[in-house]
Amino acid sequence: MSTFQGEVSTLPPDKSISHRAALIGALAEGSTEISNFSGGFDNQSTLSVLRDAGISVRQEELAAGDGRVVRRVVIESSGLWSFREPSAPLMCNNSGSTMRMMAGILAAQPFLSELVGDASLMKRPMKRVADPLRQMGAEISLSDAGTAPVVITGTKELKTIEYHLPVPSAQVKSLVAFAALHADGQSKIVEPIRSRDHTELMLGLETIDRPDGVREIIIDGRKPIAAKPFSVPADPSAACFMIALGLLGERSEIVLRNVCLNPTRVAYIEVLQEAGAGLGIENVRSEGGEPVGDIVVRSCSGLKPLRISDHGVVAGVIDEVPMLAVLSAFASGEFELHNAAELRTKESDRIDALVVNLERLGFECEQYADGFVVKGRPTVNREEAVIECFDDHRIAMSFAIAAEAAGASLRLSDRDVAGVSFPNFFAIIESLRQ
Ligand SMILES: O=C(O)C1=C[C@@H](OP(=O)(O)O)[C@@H](O)[C@H](O)C1
Ligand SMILES: C=C(OP(=O)(O)O)C(=O)O
Repeated sequence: MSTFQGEVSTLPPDKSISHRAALIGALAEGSTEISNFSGGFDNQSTLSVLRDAGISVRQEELAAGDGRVVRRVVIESSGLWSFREPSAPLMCNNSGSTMRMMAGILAAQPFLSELVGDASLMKRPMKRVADPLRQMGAEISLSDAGTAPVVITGTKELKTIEYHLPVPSAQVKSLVAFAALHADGQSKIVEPIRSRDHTELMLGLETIDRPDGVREIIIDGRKPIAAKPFSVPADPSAACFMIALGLLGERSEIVLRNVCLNPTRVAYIEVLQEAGAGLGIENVRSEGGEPVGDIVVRSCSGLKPLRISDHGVVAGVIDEVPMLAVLSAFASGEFELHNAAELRTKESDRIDALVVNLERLGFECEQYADGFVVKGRPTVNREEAVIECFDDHRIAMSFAIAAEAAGASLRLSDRDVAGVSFPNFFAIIESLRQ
């Protein structure tokens, strides 16, 4: 067991907010300044796609007073229809958010465009993108398997929509909202299960919480969006890895500064606290419409096994499941997940990726369509196991944390994939090691 102690002010800027700040900047009239933009590969893909679609994007690295390097991005646009027909397919690399949210914008542009990605992204479902955009009047073609390339014949005459989200997905919600901003009239999105709400907050959209728990989001189309500055807080999904490091480590105490504490992003903190984790939240304040604060984590010896099945909780912890599963397995020998078939549609089939790798480490698992269970660890694998990362940053980082903290001996098939959302992941671990 290793010990990890110290303060972290260099967690990556939030991936979801960075994507949206850039996309909203491209839709706004004027100059949008984004401070603390993420250097993660996924967010850089959004910038390069915007550039390739005719938007002016400048990015510079500035030295912050405390030794950090902060990215400042400036986007210039003349509003909703500032995009230009790209001369080649737009490469979204590993980023599902980039592909899906850009599709919503491109559906409203009067030209032909094509979105492509790396091997992992080309396997992910895009019918959920095509369905609402076809209803709005755009022509969308996909592969026979319902995957990218997403070929879009956009139209300036998109129709308004009332769209009931068939899956709890903030990407689908956002792409419909971005398209609806261009339609002539009012659109409505109906969201039975809550997903992250950064798009609504950043665009200042009207939301109605019905007594039955369903949320409606109202979008008035063809209203000019005024450019405004954005400042991006640290990514709570990245913080989750360092929290697991602190919980699993011996005599560890880590303070994570300026983390986004939006309630739609930090359900995992509640899940961990209910299981007995020593986690504190301090200095909570509001920055740019998002709650932000510091998280204090201390080693925890008696963490109870995590069992996650409620649909709302699953949606709230969707990106943290890999870390929660590995943490629970290492801390208690057990874990259980249901109602989480969505996890099979991420950068990898995360249910399979977790089970394959946990089994390599000697855990006994059983997977089913919408989840899996870890039943114990009858044979602790003391040989050097190789973790297969499946092109998936969260799989790589989850197992890297468990190995560091629990002293397990394992190698990752691909360390660099962490850079998709967390380029300084290994550097932060080193800075905390005692
Ligand atoms: O909107 C977003 O920024 C995201 C939404 C989630 O995807 P889904 O919308 O597919 O659930 C999440 O998994 C992804 O990491 C980021
Ligand atoms: C699912 C994720 O991202 P995306 O869908 O943007 O590739 C993720 O970061 O876990």
